[in-house]
Formats: sequence, C-alpha cells, structure tokens
Amino acid sequence: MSSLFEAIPFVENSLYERVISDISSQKYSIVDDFFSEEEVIALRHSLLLKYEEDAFKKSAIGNKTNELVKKAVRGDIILWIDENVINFAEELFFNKINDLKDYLNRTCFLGINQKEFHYAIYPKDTFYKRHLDTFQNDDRRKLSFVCYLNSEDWKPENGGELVLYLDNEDKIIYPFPGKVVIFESQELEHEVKPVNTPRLSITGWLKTR
Ligand SMILES: O=C(O)CCC(=O)C(=O)O
Ligand SMILES: [Fe+2]
Repeated sequence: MSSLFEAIPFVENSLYERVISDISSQKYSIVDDFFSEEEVIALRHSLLLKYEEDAFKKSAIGNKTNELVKKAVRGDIILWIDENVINFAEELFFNKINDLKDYLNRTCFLGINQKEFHYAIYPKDTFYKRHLDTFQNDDRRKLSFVCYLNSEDWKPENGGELVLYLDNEDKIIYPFPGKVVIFESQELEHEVKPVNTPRLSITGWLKTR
C-alpha cells in the first residue's frame, strides 16, 4: 500500500538544501551562478529594452514621500514585472524562482504564496541607504531575493556593493552577473553603496498572504 508521501515524487536538490541551511544558520545565502551567462544576457536585454521604451518610473518609498527625501535614501529606477505578461527571458526567470519557492514551501513549510519582483537600475552616483525590506504594518515579506544583471566585465571598482549588516561583521557582496543573494527580509538590514557605473538587477520578495 502506498502512502501519501510516496505518491508525491520528491527529488532532493543539493543547491536548494545549501540555500536553506545557509539561511537557517546565517539569515542569508549567496549563489554565484544561480543564472547562467545566457540567462543573464537575455534578462539584461529585456531590462534595457524596457528602459529604452521609457517604461521605467522613479522608485517610491512606501507610499507617499517627497521626491527630495526619496533621492536622499535611494536613487534606483524600478519597473515591476507582471508575471501574467512576461517575455521569454522573464519566463526563464520565473521558472527558476517558482521551482525554488515550491521547494522551500515543501521542505520548510514557509507558506509562501505571493511574490513581487522588479527590475532596478542604479544610475551613476546613486545608492540605497541602510534599510530593512519591510514596510510598517506589513510583515508579509519573508525572503528578499536579488539577482545581478551586470555585464561580464563588471569590476569591484564600479561600486554598488550590497552590504548586509550582520551581528558580528558587515558582509560585502559585489554585484557580479548571475549572482543571487537571498536573505530574511525582516531580519537583515542592508545597504547599496554608491555606484559609479550603471548597475542592473532584479529584486523581489517571497511573501505570505
Ligand atoms: O540591489 C541590491 O543589492 C539590494 C536592493 C535592495 O536592497 C532593495 O531593493 O530593497
Ligand atoms: Fe532592500
């Protein structure tokens, strides 16, 4: 007689297991090549195309804040991605995200049933000051997810490091292409250091309802 668990095939994924153990021990995980070079090229092309189409709008903090205050805190330009209207590159992206989300839900019982993702461009001389990815009165964001879409020749001197503020050290992460950083949204304060070359990424959140 087969039990319920035998009826649902489960294949252990060593990369996802590493991500889970990293997050449970240190609240963040870094995967250097979560996306392949080809996938990064396709996603970067998609981002730049939308940027050229002038679809971007200035990012907003929370709901309503004045423009000067916003610029003093963050200077990125963002474009939300609607998963119902996606191109080929974005489909590749969401296939991987959904696979990871399903694995997390199955193994960690996180109850993630919502997500939101946006493209981001940090123009020269912009940054995002130290912050936490949760809004007041809204604790639905569980995991923050950042994926870098810079070109292969990205150099540390270009700036734009992500700094995670941990208890005993500051973890400095360079935004090399294909790299993904996942961290606990409600736990880790972080910052994007000023960039001196435009910096491209996709940022998003896995959320509970
Ligand atoms: O781009 C990054 O490295 C982090 C972005 C970020 O902190 C945010 O959008 O909330
Ligand atoms: Fe953030």
